[in-house]
Amino acid sequence: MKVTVVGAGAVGASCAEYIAMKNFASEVVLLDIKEGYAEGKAMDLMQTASLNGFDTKITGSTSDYSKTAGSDIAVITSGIPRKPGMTREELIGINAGIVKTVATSLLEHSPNVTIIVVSNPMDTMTYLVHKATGLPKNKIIGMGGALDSARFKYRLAQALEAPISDVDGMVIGGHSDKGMVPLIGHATRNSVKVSEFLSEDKMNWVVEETKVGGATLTGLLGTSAWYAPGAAVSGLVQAIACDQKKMFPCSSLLEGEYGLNDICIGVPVILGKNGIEKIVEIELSDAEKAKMQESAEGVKKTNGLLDV
Ligand SMILES: NC(=O)C1=CN([C@@H]2O[C@H](COP(=O)(O)OP(=O)(O)OC[C@H]3O[C@@H](n4cnc5c(N)ncnc54)[C@H](O)[C@@H]3O)[C@@H](O)[C@H]2O)C=CC1
Ligand SMILES: O=C([O-])CC(=O)C(=O)O
Repeated sequence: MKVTVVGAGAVGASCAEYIAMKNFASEVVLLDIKEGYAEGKAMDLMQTASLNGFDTKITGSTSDYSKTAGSDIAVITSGIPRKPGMTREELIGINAGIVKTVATSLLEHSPNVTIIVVSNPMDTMTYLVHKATGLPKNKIIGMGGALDSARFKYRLAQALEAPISDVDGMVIGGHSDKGMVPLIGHATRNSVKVSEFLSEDKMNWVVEETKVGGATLTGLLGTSAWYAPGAAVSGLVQAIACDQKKMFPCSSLLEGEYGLNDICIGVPVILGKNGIEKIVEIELSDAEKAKMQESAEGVKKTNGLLDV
């Protein structure tokens, strides 16, 4: 199993590290445009192999896509991150050009690749990869909901004063400060709805903190987060590489599901060796449906800025 990670920055390196630590891939190629940078990150990571006990071979490449040839899965993390006070949508001007070039270069050397899009604004970048590559829709996956759901569970555990392993919950919708739809009505503590334990105010706090999860970290760090993003990507890569049939909310091209068309947005999907093997349509309340609709309008507005 060969995995390429384009962009050897904070998120790309974290992805490579978590993938290697899980020891399921034979090879990870890191690629960046900064001369020597991906090679340096790869060498540093390889020097953790004997310490951390993995056999995955990590190599680096400066802009040489022939090194990525025959990749089964490629992760696109190249592009700029936001700074405090910015929205993810503001990154489109620079990141769209980068993501389009990277996706077409990947495909030239790996025609059967499955692409996981991370660069922001992620839902729009995922849509752009569809338009730019023409790959079948099961092979293009946007990572956002897996991360947002992890942040949702973190806040749920805090509010419940419970261990994270006790809680379950999912975030669908667009990966944006306003567009996320944390499904608080479906969230549980050991199969019991969290509304049995939490006041309306506490549940609202959980929802609002989840939605601004990325912005909160950007404010604290001066750039956006990388540990949880890298871990979330590694979970998606592993589900595909190991044909796990695991369910994650991912940005997926919709053709009528959830009443939406011609849009990539976060919905629950089953990930296995064929990428997105199924889009799962869950029953939403009227309020949740309205939030999903509003979220989709936001994503479509950003898609409208693309030159496709
Ligand atoms: N979808 C999600 O949940 C998340 C998305 N992100 C997004 O991921 C992206 C990367 O974030 P960071 O790693 O923190 O940024 P970073 O600045 O640390 O790394 C980005 C890397 O991309 C490289 N790059 C730029 N143009 C390139 C090209 N044409 N080809 C190859 N490499 C190129 C840069 O040299 C840099 O090393 C940002 O757009 C950020 O907003 C970050 C966290 C979570
Ligand atoms: O907040 C950002 O800009 C990066 C990101 O998508 C996240 O961490 O959720």
